[in-house]
Amino acid sequence: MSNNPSAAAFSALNAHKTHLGSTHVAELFAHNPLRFQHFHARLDDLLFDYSKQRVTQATMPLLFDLARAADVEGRRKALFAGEIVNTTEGRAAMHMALRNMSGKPIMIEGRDVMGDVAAERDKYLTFATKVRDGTLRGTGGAPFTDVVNIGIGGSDLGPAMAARALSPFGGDGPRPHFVSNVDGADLGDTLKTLDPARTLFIISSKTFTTQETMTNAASARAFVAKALGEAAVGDHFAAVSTKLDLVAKFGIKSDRVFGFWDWVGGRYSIWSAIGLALAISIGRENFEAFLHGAHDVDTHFTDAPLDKNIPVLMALLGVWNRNVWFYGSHAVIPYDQRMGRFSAYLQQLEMESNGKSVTRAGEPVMHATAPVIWGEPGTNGQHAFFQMLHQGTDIIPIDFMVAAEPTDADPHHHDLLVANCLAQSEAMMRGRARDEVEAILRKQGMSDSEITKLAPHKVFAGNRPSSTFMYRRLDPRTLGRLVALYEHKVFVQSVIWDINAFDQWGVELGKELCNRLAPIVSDASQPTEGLDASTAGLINYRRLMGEG
Ligand SMILES: O=P(O)(O)OC[C@H]1O[C@](O)(CO)[C@@H](O)[C@@H]1O
Repeated sequence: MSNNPSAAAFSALNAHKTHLGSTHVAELFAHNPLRFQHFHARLDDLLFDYSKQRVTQATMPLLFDLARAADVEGRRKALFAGEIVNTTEGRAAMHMALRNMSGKPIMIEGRDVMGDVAAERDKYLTFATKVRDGTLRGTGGAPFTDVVNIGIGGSDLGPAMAARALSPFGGDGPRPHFVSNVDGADLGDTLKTLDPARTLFIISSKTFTTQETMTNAASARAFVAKALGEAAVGDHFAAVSTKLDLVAKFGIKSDRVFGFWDWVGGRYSIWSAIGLALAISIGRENFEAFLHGAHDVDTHFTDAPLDKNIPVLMALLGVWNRNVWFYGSHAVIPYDQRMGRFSAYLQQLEMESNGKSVTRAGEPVMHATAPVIWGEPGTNGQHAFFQMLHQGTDIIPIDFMVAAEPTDADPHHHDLLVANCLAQSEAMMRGRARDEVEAILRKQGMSDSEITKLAPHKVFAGNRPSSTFMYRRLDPRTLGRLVALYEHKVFVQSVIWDINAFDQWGVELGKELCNRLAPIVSDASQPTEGLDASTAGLINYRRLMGEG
């Protein structure tokens, strides 16, 4: 008998799955007219409908038992109390302090951090306002028309995703750009479009050592120095980091350096000064509304009972799909073109946090952890990969999301967008059975032999699970809520899987090997002996091409 406290809860879920067998969700809807009422939760205008998941009223209590067995509530308390939940790095994970708008203290290691948080926030938001209103200008006196954030991972994806999602809220502020890849094409293509005299660069890096960011920062610095002179660098650069000593060495003026703290993980840092490019893009008030949205979710997460707690429900449904039904991937499909980077953002949030194989104690995990997260906005995805979602051999749970009203787009287009979103989730759930297909084909005048040939291709099994988020419109507050919901979902899943969601050792080996290979790659006289045959073969092949 296992001494894992969750084992009994998992066994009960597996037995329940057997009992459910091939029960079709469409039948559950047919038998229960209140199914929508039973399986949705709300946070003000934000609705989370999970009635199209493969669950019954018997499933949810078993999932709540699992949450209790894993001590989700106790671990949530420890998280919010600023305990060292990131044990391998000896840190708290207190990004919630950055959006704590309650006026209440938040203690980390025995100290209220709210004074420091508010002071730093005021510093970078004041800077953002001065860039937006033209008080701060470039060396030659021109206002900044363009702001380039140079960062990668958590120092890029959050502000890049949100600046795009919230672009209608920017007014006539400077245009935001995001450069992340060490591929020189990323910086090069961006610089081609910019006037150095009107461009502000923000170097965003928690550690201020990340190869990609430091390489791009040095090239951007050279670009400014070449165009405007070395003395101009100070006026055209700002930085965000926890390593203020390293920033000082780079030569950025101290009043343009914005800090944050070790207890903010990179992929949870959008709420800190890492959001500076976003704040410049959408303005102080909108940025604060974004923080308020996330704070609403923190309060909801700590206060709402498990059965009404949206991040808990998201997490438990994810565990049900991942560990009981064995679905290995999870699609996120926002019906919002401006949410085009949302799934990329969630890839880091979910997969860097929960893509782990050992428990907090370093033992092999008992269950599969993070699924593959991916997605594209609807309706585009419908004309690309939805074929596979509807009729492929793998079942892929989906999160749909859509605003009730457009932010600024044509209402007729928006009606069609909403109709598409609802139609897709309905089709995934209902499917179309063989007899229905045959009846349709017969009505179209097909012969029996034609029907026999074509019908199998037109059958949809349905029973493909999805949840749908609907909110009034995609504004800063809504986006803040959505991001924070996923953050807490990830935390709850990490508790159930008993893994540390806040470290990322899996990114280190590649970085280390790259540092070893970089001199061999760039200097053809360096020997390739000692490398594995494939790596050596590829380096030598490239060298040959260089000669040819
Ligand atoms: O902000 P930094 O220190 O440059 O790190 C960037 C990213 O690199 C990682 O450490 C690993 O890829 C991420 O966790 C982080 O968000």
